[in-house]
Amino acid sequence: MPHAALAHPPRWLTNAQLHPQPCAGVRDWLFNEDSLTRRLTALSADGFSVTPLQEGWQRLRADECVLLGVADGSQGWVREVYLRGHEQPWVFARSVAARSVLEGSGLNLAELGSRSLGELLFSDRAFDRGELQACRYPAAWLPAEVREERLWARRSCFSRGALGVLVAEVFLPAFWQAAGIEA
Ligand SMILES: C=C(O[C@@H]1C=C(C(=O)O)C=C[C@H]1O)C(=O)O
Repeated sequence: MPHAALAHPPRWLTNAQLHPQPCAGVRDWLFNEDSLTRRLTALSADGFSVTPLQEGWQRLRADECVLLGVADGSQGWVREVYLRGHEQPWVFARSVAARSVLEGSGLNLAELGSRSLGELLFSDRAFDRGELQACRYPAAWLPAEVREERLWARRSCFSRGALGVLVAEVFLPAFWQAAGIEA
């Protein structure tokens, strides 16, 4: 989804920077470092699936370029998916990596399809996960059918040498309902 130029780009904050703190249930899902795929698989009693929405080379957003350490306006591979529980979209996820380091890295995100990126990132012990950050996600960056203001999102960067894969996950209202948490 081409990025909408925002008047106020999101402020991504660490757990320690987040004030006021959200409730314990929300904080656990925002900052737990286990694979979200594994946790959603458990929560859905194996009713988990991944639906690619759009993938391809795009101009990365300013906050993505800053985190990945590439020049503003750099090209990168963008993968946007729904993580579903019992076919319901529970999480909108956007994963990006800069073209300059992805090409030649041996990591082929285009081949993933409906397999979880997490299975790849957590199975390859060469990837290190950076610190998790959270924000209220800009509604303009969401697909129209799930667009809402102030949805909780988190992001972290999985690094392997010079390669960084920035994964952002936006928790949708249907997820909080399934988890029994008032977000
Ligand atoms: C990083 C993970 O991979 C998940 C899978 C994704 C995908 O397939 O595009 C995107 C976001 C992640 O939640 C994980 O499971 O923790």
